[in-house]
Amino acid sequence: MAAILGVCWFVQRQQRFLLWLCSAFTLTAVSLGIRSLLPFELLNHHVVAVSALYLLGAWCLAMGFAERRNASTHPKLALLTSLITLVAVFYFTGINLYLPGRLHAFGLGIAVILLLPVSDVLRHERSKDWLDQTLLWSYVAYAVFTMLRPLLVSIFGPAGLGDAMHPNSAYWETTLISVTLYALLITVLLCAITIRATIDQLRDERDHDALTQILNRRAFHEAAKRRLADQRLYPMAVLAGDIDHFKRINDNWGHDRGDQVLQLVSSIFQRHVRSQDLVARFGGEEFVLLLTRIDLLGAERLAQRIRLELSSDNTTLPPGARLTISFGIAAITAPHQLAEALKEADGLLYSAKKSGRDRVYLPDRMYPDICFQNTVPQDSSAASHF
Ligand SMILES: Nc1nc2c(ncn2[C@@H]2O[C@H](COP(=O)(O)OP(=O)(O)OP(=O)(O)O)[C@@H](O)[C@H]2O)c(=O)[nH]1
Repeated sequence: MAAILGVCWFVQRQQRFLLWLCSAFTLTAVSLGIRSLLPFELLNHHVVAVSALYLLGAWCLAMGFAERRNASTHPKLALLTSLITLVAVFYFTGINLYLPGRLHAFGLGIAVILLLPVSDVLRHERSKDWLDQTLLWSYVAYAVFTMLRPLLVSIFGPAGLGDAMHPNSAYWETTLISVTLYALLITVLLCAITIRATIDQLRDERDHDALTQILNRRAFHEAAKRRLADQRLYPMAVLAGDIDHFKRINDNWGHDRGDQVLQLVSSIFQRHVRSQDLVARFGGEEFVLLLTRIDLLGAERLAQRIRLELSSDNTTLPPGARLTISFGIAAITAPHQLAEALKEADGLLYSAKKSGRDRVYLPDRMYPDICFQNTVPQDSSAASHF
């Protein structure tokens, strides 16, 4: 199971809690292995070391649990608890041989270490996800059971805790079964959580443009279908925008600067739209917006605002250069009109480019807006002025 969690961590490196859990399982398995294989007399000589390994495994389990939910394991308290537990184990083994005392102290120590992050987690718990909830409550149940195990065995075990060092004792069998079942349960839960996180990540990468993090063409069409099916969102408008002379920006100031411009444009788009609207990069310097509950004039006003904000930006290009963008807008009043509207907006965008750029074109009425003189230098030699 430690190996399975190790593989899960290898797949999802950013999920560091998997590495903590892998270490927890390894340490627990090693200490249980030593405990199973060492003869009774030898075990008594090494019981403090074996207990220390087991406590370290418990702390790794707590770390994994805490890390996943940004809680603290309170390391100083954990260390203090471990030291007190080890002193008690030593006392009940080497000074005053009393097995029940040793087992109670050990169970209590492990439970306290496991429960240290729980109050933090409960205070900040927001997730309603059933996998997360099962993980949380099975962890708490395991910690409580670890504390109560010696007591339960002393009450219900046929020989109480008297034969607890015997490999076939009720105490030892309960320990092995509970640890194995719990490890199995959290391995299955964590595998499910990791698989789901991987799928979410792949879906996110599939749907979003890597540079700007906005929707790509495929995801735009998928999301647009859902918007178009909702009658409450009409009328809609499609807005096709294309940065003017973008090639010159790349040529004059390099590809990185071009990338920054693309990021700036997409962030301005996202700032101006509403939650139901869609913003997508269709490729290169071409963007498409689906605006909901808006008529053509409203869409035009929005496009003009974006155009003016972009042209007044002085954070991305060197002083003296101005960023401009052209738009074509088309209306949508019924679900089947998307493809047609995209074509129309694209045609209007082309006309806007042809007639001088830095303007917004609508169907029927062409707006020869104030056409500012484009100040992006015409050739790469101009870059030396900046
Ligand atoms: N930096 C950067 N450049 C890109 C990216 N994708 C495409 N390009 C560049 O965008 C430029 C697009 O150039 P054109 O299609 O000629 O368009 P333009 O120069 O904006 O001219 P108009 O659209 O007519 O105003 C090309 O030089 C592409 O190499 C990208 O992700 N990052």
